[in-house]
Order: sequence, then structure tokens, then C-alpha cells
Amino acid sequence: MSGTWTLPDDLTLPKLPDDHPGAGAPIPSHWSKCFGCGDDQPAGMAMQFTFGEGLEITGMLDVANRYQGGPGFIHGGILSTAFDEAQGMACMVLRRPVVTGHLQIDFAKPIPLGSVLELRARIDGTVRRKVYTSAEARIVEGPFADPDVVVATSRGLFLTVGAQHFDRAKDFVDGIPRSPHGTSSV
Ligand SMILES: CCCCCCCC/C=C\CCCCCCCC(=O)SCCNC(=O)CCNC(=O)[C@H](O)C(C)(C)COP(=O)(O)OP(=O)(O)OC[C@H]1O[C@@H](n2cnc3c(N)ncnc32)[C@H](O)[C@@H]1OP(=O)(O)O
Repeated sequence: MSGTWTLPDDLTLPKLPDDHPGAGAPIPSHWSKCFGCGDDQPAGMAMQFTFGEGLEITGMLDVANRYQGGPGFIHGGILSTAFDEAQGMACMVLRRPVVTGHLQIDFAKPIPLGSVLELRARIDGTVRRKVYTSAEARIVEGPFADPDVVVATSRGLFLTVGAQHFDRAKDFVDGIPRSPHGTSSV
């Protein structure tokens, strides 16, 4: 990582919930219409997530042709979205809604269309409502695949929020959320 990112000294690590499903279990979409992970969002990225060891989670992204930025390579905003989603999903163990406050990405290597990206993300610690997260991406299939090479890294601050955060948007929601927090599965 070449960006600047300082973790506070008073971080605490959350405990996994007693009913945590364990490594390898799929993480359900937090909202079926989500651009990043929704299973009812044809325009979206349909990222798939599983719990990993401890606080880590893994997300997969097929780098589709429509994600093109410069000729042949992924658009940086799409990669940022993938990190946003992955680091947000890592917060799922808190069992409270979170939103992104700050996200910073280091784009280390170009990522070609047709590749499959694996993103590993985790909570590094929390302070009050602040949730500090980090993640790395690797190409694990397709062109330029090399699981030993980190192609991008991300650091992000998420904030836990109450239901009122999403209540303000209730007149603009596309679709029918299955919970007051706008989450589809939790
Ligand atoms: C039974 C329930 C079950 C529920 C289950 C849920 C499961 C789902 C869970 C998880 C999956 C999630 C997957 C999502 C993935 C995608 C996420 C996105 O893309 S979200 C869209 C983009 N983000 C926004 O639209 C936010 C817009 N911004 C805001 O709404 C506010 O600015 C907000 C909420 C971020 C903060 O506002 P304030 O008024 O609530 O809080 P203040 O008092 O300003 O800040 C609190 C602390 O945070 C620091 N802070 C806030 N923003 C910061 C920033 N940008 N940089 C650094 N520090 C910041 C402040 O300095 C303060 O720190 P100090 O506690 O005093 O130390």
C-alpha cells in the first residue's frame, strides 16, 4: 500500500457472533437491488461473498467487458465499488447496517477484462461507531492470473447507522426491501 492510512490506538476487535456460520459459508446479499451484490439487479456486479477465517471474508468479481475503462482494462471506479462492497460485507458480522465514510484505493497493477478477481476483506477494529477495514485483490482466474500477486489494496472507514439512515430514502427505493434497514437477507 502506498497511500496514507493511520489506525487509531484504541481499536477493539469485534467478537464473532455465536451463530456465525463459519468459514466457507455464503454471505447473503444485504439488499437484492444492490449494485454490488444484489441478486435482483441485472445492471449490477452480482458479486458473491463467503465468510473466511475469523473476521475475514472473500468476494469474487467476474471482470465483465462492460466494466472497461481504458482499452482492455477494468475501470477504476468499478474496482473501487468492488472494494466498497467487500469491506461493507466484512462488517456484516456486526449485525448492524453500515455505510461507507471514507475509502482509499491503491491501484497496483492493471486488471484485464475476462479475469476473475478475489477480494479478501476484514474488520481491523472498531472505535465507537467507526469500523476500520482493509482489503486486497488478486486475479485468480483468466488473463494475468497469479494468486501470489496483489493487484490492488483498499482501506476504508465504515460507520454503523440506525434504521433512520435509510428511512429518509423510503420514497425513492427501487424494489421492496424485506427489512426496515433495506437489507434483503439479514
Ligand atoms: C437487525 C439489523 C440487521 C441489519 C443487518 C445489516 C447488514 C448489512 C451490513 C453490512 C453490509 C453493507 C454493505 C454495503 C456496501 C456499500 C456501502 C456503501 O456504499 S454506503 C453509500 C456511501 N456512503 C454514504 O452514502 C454515507 C454518506 N454519509 C453519511 O451518511 C454520514 O456522513 C455518515 C453516516 C457516514 C457519518 O455521519 P454521522 O452524522 O452519522 O456521524 P459523524 O458524527 O459525522 O461521525 C461519526 C464519527 O465518524 C467520523 N467520520 C465520519 N465521516 C468520516 C470520514 N469521511 N473520514 C473520517 N472520519 C469520519 C467522525 O469524525 C466521528 O468520529 P468520532 O467518533 O468523533 O471520533
